[in-house]
Amino acid sequence: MSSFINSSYDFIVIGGGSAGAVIASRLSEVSHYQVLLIEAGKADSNPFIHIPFGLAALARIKSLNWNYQTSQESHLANRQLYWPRGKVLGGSSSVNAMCYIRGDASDYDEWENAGASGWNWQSVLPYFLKAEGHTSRFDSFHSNQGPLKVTQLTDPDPLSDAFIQAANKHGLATNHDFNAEFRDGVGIYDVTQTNGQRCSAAKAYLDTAKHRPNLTVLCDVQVEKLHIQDNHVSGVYITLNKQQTLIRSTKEVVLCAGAINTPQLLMLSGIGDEQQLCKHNIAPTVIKPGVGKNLQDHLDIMVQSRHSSSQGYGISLSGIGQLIRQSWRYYRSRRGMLTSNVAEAGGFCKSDKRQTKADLQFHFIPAILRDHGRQLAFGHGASLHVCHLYPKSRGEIQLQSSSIESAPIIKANYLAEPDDLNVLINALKLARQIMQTMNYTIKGAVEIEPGNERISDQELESYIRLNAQTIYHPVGTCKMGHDNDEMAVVDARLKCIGIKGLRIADASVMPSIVGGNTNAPVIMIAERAADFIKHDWR
Ligand SMILES: Cc1cc2nc3c(=O)[nH]c(=O)nc-3n(C[C@H](O)[C@H](O)[C@H](O)COP(=O)(O)OP(=O)(O)OC[C@H]3O[C@@H](n4cnc5c(N)ncnc54)[C@H](O)[C@@H]3O)c2cc1C
Repeated sequence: MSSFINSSYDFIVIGGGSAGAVIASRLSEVSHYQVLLIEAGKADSNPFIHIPFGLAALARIKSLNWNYQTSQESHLANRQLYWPRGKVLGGSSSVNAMCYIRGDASDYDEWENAGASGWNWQSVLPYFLKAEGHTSRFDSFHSNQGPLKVTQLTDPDPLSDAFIQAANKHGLATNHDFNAEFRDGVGIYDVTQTNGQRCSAAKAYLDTAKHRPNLTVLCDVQVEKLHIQDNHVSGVYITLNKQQTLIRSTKEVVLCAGAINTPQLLMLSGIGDEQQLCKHNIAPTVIKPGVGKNLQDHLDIMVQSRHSSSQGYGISLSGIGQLIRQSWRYYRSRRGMLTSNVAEAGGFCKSDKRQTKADLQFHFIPAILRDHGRQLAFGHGASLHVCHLYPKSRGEIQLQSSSIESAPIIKANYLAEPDDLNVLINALKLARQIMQTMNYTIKGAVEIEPGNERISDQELESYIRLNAQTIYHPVGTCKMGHDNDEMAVVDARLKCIGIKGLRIADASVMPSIVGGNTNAPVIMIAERAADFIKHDWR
């Protein structure tokens, strides 16, 4: 990794997150390419990133996060929802919950049907395998060769097993591998970890690549705008030593700033919806009405119980004793509680029998969680999250101003479609039944959320509107599609339509949200993008 900055590079990758880390690493495998990776956040030196259980503290470390808020959500009692996003090398993969999930095979077939030619399941599976380095699974669905280390959790809490047994009693079978032929059922999640430590995209892809002389990684520097000349992106503007500086690209700029910042940067550079650009006096370069539109996310609701026993993870005298003992164990053997990704167990099922595939996902946490972990919660208990995987509602990213300094406006528009509410009400009822069954087996367990006073559909609806939160999977704001689809922003080779020299590869290019967590799918997209680029510049 060179720290000296040249005035031009073959490739400039914007954003060192799940996608950007992969692309910078893969492109720098070609020794005659000069590659620059620019990341707005700092290097990933904070130990809470690397110790998996540090996740419990990460939510309170503001400096590693963009700390976004949505606008007032009109279908969620006008609440502004907290949207964390990693602002650090590794991006959101450095602050996420490490669950390794690909989604359903049919999700990708639907991408292809929606215009993303060549992105069906059979075409994307080889790229999941190229990325994956599983420590214990090796079959037609898994590889042990890739840089992204995936493992089975070594020491999940017994409460996670209690959740699985309770869900079994409600007809959800145990699934030992959600990333094989069948996604349905409940079980312990595989996690992106190596030797008891988080395996972020930065750890997986940049640890080895950073020693290459042809890769420069620039942290703590925000790209402000793309340089566009004659309908060709040929550089980026950054501030170095308090001076705006143009760094040129001789081949391509690859935009990997994530589902919120990628459309923001495009619009600031004059690529976007005409009205948005005019509103902020930005001269339009390419009119692209789809930029920032098609925003999709998984909305989540939670059932929570408090226990008089000290099972699970909790803030109490016995909990502190456990933490001390477990820290020593982790230090000696990289085992035990500190390897937990907190959201240890979960699974997939249908919200009602008429669904063609599982449209709900559970995340079980053997602890009481408040406000995304930003508030300390004393005592012991458990939280069962359930989210809707295929919402019909669509939101939008807009500009707040013409400056990179202003956070973009996030209009998630959750529950705009009434069907989305009905699914979540069914989801909440099922989650509650599972938790009640589990609570019978635990000393002094009582439901605290939604609580005994909320029983009827109307009361559950109100609970959802007042309490639903993101489970952190925004996608779709620069969707991939046919050249003739007015709302498509990139084509099937991830080239920005209507302008040369620019590719986009991150969560923003998904035509529709996948039925599961989004880190592995983004890494798959990035692996494929790197292959496209290498092929096109052979
Ligand atoms: C709290 C949380 C928990 C999650 N849990 C899971 C999970 O358990 N499993 C899972 O699969 N997924 C999970 N996700 C989702 C998953 O991590 C993301 O979908 C994925 O990381 C997105 O990848 P990306 O490359 O699109 O964006 P990011 O990884 O967010 O990367 C974008 C990068 O671009 C940088 N950037 C932005 N603007 C600029 C600019 N102007 N100049 C330079 N750099 C810029 C950012 O700082 C960031 O590093 C979670 C996400 C969060 C936030």
